[in-house]
Amino acid sequence: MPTSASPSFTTRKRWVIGNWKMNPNLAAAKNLTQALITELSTTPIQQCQLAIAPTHLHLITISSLIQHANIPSKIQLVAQDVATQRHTGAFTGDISADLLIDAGTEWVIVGHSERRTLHHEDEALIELKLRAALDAGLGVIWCVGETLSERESGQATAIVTAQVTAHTQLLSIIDPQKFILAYEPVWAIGTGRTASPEDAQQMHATIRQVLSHIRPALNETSLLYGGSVKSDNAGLLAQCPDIDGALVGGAALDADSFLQIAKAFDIA
Ligand SMILES: O=C(CO)COP(=O)(O)O
Repeated sequence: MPTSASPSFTTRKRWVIGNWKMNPNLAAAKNLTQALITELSTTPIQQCQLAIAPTHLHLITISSLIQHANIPSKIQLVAQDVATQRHTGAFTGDISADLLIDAGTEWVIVGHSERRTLHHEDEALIELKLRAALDAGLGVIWCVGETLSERESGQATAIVTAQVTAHTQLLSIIDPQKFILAYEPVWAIGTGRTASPEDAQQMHATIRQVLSHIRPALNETSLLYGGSVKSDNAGLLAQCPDIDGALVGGAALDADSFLQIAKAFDIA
């Protein structure tokens, strides 16, 4: 069992969050949501909060399905991106945090490696997005992670620490209830190559120490692992003391595999 940076008792929440990326069309997104609701109405997940992140276009429809679902614990709704500008205005193509809230969204993913790489989002832009989201009242699922060359050259810890400490000022005032951090090594995303439970645990323990050092209240931050999480590797990840859940891409597109991952994390 990997070593822990955590106290033996914790109030940290467990989360399993499906990032659907630019995948299901509207019919498939509705079917996937309905399949989750149907399964959860008979087999509830109790210790682990579930959330899904459809494309912006589908948020209102999926929000309505979730709101009307008769299940013990509501599935929370996550957006995949947010504008740096909080309010309405002349920002063609952008979607503000206020508009996301209007559509029923409670959380937003910020700093995902696909945004960092494909859209050249740097720490300054990520900070603007984090602040815009938090100012509006959204929670943030903030992603960090190193590339393969950074890991192979022994820089993984330094890179991830730098990604977190770039926002020390914000972290010193952030509402811990509105903050989830996801460690997603870039080389593990969509590759089928997941980090070993030992490596993932070690990085999570480091992140927890960095956060606690910035502010003791952040010791209770939920830290999620992301990167090729599947039903067959979730069990071992869930046993790591500093891994509080998973941010799931490909395996979240199938209701059964997503719920199997959720069940692996559905432990007290
Ligand atoms: O990027 C991810 C979640 O945000 C992980 O994607 P995969 O689970 O497909 O590797």
